[in-house]
Amino acid sequence: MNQVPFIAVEGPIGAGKTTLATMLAAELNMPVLKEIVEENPFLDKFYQNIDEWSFQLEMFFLCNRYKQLGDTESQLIRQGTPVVSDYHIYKNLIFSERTLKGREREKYRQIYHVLTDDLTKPGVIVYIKASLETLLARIAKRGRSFEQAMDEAYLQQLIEDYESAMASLAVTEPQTTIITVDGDAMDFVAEPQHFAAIVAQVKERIT
Ligand SMILES: Nc1ncnc2c1ncn2[C@@H]1O[C@H](COP(=O)(O)OP(=O)(O)OP(=O)(O)O)[C@@H](O)[C@H]1O
Ligand SMILES: Nc1nc(=O)c2ncn([C@H]3C[C@H](O)[C@@H](CO)O3)c2[nH]1
Repeated sequence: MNQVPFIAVEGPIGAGKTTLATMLAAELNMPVLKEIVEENPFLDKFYQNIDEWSFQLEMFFLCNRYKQLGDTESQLIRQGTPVVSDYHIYKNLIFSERTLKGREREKYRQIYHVLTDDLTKPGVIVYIKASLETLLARIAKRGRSFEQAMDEAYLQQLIEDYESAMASLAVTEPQTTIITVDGDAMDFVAEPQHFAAIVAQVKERIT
């Protein structure tokens, strides 16, 4: 992996990425990089009409993440500071391949590669996989109003898209370690030993 540890927590919507990334950062004494959600002007509209708003939303996420990761690279990673992030830039492709169509999808793909190919990527991905039932329960518990009308088929599709994406990353980027956490069976919030097991796996890859 990279000399300076860079860990991304990934998984479908509501899997617990921000929760686990925050816990890992505290445990490993690293800064945490979090996605900004509340200031996103398109999410609300997107969930009401995906076809109408997907290009604006995907571009917004891409530009924000590009800026945030560029700053992280220059201000932290290149200065020798390890980082835990609650996302990996690759999620832009996972979502956009599902939400965009035709020429917009093709244009987005090109822009994605231009912006991100030379970014420093995480050496470790902690991938939280979870069932539709678990994700729906967590999304309901968190209670963001714009997510409550989310189509179950969209979420189920994303679960499958994440599975394929992680399997293909394992082949195309064998230098990246993927640690898979069973989010249905492992409750890292309520069970300290479950969290400790995840920490042990991460430590093994970064030391
Ligand atoms: N292991 C867990 N057990 C129970 N509740 C959890 C667990 N992990 C997260 N939660 C709760 O589930 C909700 C979603 O968690 P969180 O916001 O961390 O998910 P996320 O993957 O970052 O979501 P998003 O994809 O929207 O960014 C929160 O209310 C959080 O407190
Ligand atoms: N379409 C789309 N593309 C993305 O890159 C993306 N990243 C996150 N999200 C959605 C999931 C949560 O509702 C909310 C917070 O993660 O934003 C996304 N939606």
